[in-house]
Formats: sequence, structure tokens, C-alpha cells
Amino acid sequence: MNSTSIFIGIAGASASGKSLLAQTIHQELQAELGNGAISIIKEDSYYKARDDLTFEERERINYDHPNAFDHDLLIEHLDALHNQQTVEIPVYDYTVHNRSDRSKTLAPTRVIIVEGILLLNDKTIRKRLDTKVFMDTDLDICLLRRLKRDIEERGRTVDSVIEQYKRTVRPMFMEFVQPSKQYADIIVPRGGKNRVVIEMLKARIKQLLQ
Ligand SMILES: Nc1ncnc2c1ncn2[C@@H]1O[C@H](COP(=O)(O)OP(=O)(O)O)[C@@H](O)[C@H]1O
Ligand SMILES: Nc1ccn([C@@H]2O[C@H](COP(=O)(O)O)[C@@H](O)[C@H]2O)c(=O)n1
Repeated sequence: MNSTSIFIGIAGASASGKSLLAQTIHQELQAELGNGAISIIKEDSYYKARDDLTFEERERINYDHPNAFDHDLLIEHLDALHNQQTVEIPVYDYTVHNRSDRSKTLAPTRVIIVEGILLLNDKTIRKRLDTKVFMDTDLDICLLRRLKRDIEERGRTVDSVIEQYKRTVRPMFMEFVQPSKQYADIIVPRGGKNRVVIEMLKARIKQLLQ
């Protein structure tokens, strides 16, 4: 193993295709580089634990504001991985709006993809990323994809997705996510299936590994 890891950051709106892009690169590069060469960290894993609040209070939190995340812990973990140390990543449970009591062990890998809505909004995180990507998918498409995904996978209703979208998701996108696009090296239109971008990123990662 090399003495340090390469960090690729993927940011952008909720349901813009960050996870799909990260998973596609992970799957295709792993086939080339071998098992244990590449891993994914989700910013969502670092939502703050809120055991102090009731379910109803947690439901009302603004999860699209930077304060909702424990970025200090994420940065601590990025630095530990950079120094070839293993970390324990919290496992977040969207259905109860809280950190679960489980964690996932992650050993350092040569390539680490970090993905999340507010990564590029944080200067300290930006400094740690070798390549910064912003998913520039149209917001109406993101909303449609989020509606479907949140009902199927995150225990939401149509009404709750629409209410949350109007109350926090869209306003916070305008205030924090959209302005962070200026820090990206690569801006990706349409979403996680953009084949040209997938190939470009794979080539970039292989170049950085040399
Ligand atoms: N280009 C695309 N075409 C069709 N569906 C897509 C595309 N990109 C993403 N999706 C789907 O949209 C949903 C949200 O994408 P996801 O990658 O989870 O977004 P994010 O991680 O940005 O929140 C998922 O169900 C995903 O499969
Ligand atoms: N309890 C929570 C925590 C987060 N969210 C939403 O998740 C979005 C970020 O995750 P993506 O995979 O969509 O990028 C963010 O927009 C939060 O609103 C939530 O609904 N409930």
C-alpha cells in the first residue's frame, strides 16, 4: 500500500446522484485495482447524534444546515485515514433521525471517495480533497428522485418529503450547497450515470495513484 490515500470529494444537492456516481466508480475501479483498494465515506454518517431529543423534535431538525453535521469527527477520520489509521464510522438511521448504536470499521484504502451535500462548503474539508466534484443536476429532477427514494428507502411519506423540501432542503441548497459549486474542479451535469465523467474520474484517480 502507498504511504498515503487519495481523497475524492463529491458534493451537490440531495438526490443529485452523488451516491450513484461514488458507487459506480467504486465498483468499476475495485475490479481493476483489487479488493480493499477503494472505499466510500458518506457525510450523512456524520449527522450529529441527538439522543437528547424526542422523535418529534428530531423530525423538525434542519438536516440541510451545516450545524446538523459533526464535521469535526469527519475531519478527524479523514486525517486518521491519511495517516493510515483505521476508523470507526457511525451508522446513521434515517428512519429514526438519529445515529444508531452501531459503527462500521474502515481501514485505510488507497482511494477514498467522500460524498455529501455540504462537503465543499467546509474549507477544512476542501483542503483535504485531492479532487472536488459537484453534481449539477436540475433541482426538479433531484426532487423527483428524492421523493421516490425517501419513500422507498427512508420511511418517508409524500407529504413529509414535500413539507421538508419547502421548509429546509431547497432554502439550504440555495444558501449553502449551490454557492459551494465555485470550489469544484469538475462540475457534472445530469447525475450519477454520466459516463464521460465516470471515465474521466477513473483516469484521474489512476493518474494520482502513479
Ligand atoms: N442519471 C440518473 N438517472 C436515473 N436515476 C438516477 C440518476 N442519478 C441518480 N439516480 C437515482 O436517483 C436517486 C438519488 O440518487 P443518489 O445517488 O442516491 O443521490 P444523492 O447521493 O446525491 O442523494 C437514486 O435512486 C439513484 O439511483
Ligand atoms: N434524519 C435525516 C437526515 C437527513 N435527511 C436528508 O438527507 C439529505 C442528505 O442526504 P442525501 O443522500 O440525499 O444527499 C439532506 O437533504 C437531508 O434533508 C433527512 O431527510 N432526515
